[in-house]
Amino acid sequence: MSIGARTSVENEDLVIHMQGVSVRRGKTTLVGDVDWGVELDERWVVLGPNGAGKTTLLRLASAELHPTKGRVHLLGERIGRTDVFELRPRIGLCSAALANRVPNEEKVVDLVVSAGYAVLGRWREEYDKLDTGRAKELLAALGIGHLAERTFGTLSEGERKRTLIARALMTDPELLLLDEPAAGLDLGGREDLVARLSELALDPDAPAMVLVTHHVEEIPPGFTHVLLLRDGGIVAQGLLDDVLTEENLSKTFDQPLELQRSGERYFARRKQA
Ligand SMILES: Nc1ncnc2c1ncn2[C@@H]1O[C@H](COP(=O)(O)OP(=O)(O)OP(=O)(O)O)[C@@H](O)[C@H]1O
Repeated sequence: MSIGARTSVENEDLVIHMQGVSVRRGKTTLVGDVDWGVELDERWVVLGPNGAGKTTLLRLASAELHPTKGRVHLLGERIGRTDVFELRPRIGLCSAALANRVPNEEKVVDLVVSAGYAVLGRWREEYDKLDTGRAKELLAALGIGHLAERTFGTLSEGERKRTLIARALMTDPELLLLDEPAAGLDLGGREDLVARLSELALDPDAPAMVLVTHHVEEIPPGFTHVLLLRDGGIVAQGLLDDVLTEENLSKTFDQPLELQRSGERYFARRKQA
């Protein structure tokens, strides 16, 4: 039994509500028996080792995947009983899988604007001036306003990540999902992204957020909750301050870990013998 699970009846205030959710492929359980609820003003980190099931959980939360068992409600809509094409524009998603599908020649501002059409590569559409203005504002807020006219293929990894976050925010989503946004970034790039995500997390008008990561160092200040995942099951979940402990982290990564907190940031390493 995980700590702090919201197992109660359907709650319409929850942006994500999973009840007894499992995803199986053949004999393999990708995630098993998950109970999880995310409220509109919460910012969650999903933390766990490679293969723990984090991406699977995020694919459930983005209506990309149906559970094998259990119930998933997103923004009050039951998956399996709602039109996912209407639901998806209300959810902003930033993932490596999405980045890989962007054509290199796509112009940055067009990539952001086209989010409203929930398609990639349809940049020849006549976009409204208002949409283009909003896209440029979002790029500027993420510190890459000067790259609006560049093509995606010419951007650095960090610039690509920020472009995709701007794109995910373009539809003014009620839920923002970030799958390993700092993966592949150098130290400066990571720190810059963590600072931008922290600003977003602390903005009361920002959507509910879920950030998937392997590293406690990537948790932006302002994030409120954590879900620790291992082998497809929840080790613990709840308020970051209560749940992100050495004991829980060691259980999650299956080795003795030392956890330090410095201000609002976390650092971890293996315990010295
Ligand atoms: N179609 C599938 N059939 C069988 N096993 C699968 C399938 N898809 C994923 N898996 C397995 O399910 C587990 C969870 O995968 P998932 O991608 O959700 O993990 P993750 O925590 O995101 O991993 P990483 O941090 O390495 O990206 C992994 O062990 C993976 O090999």
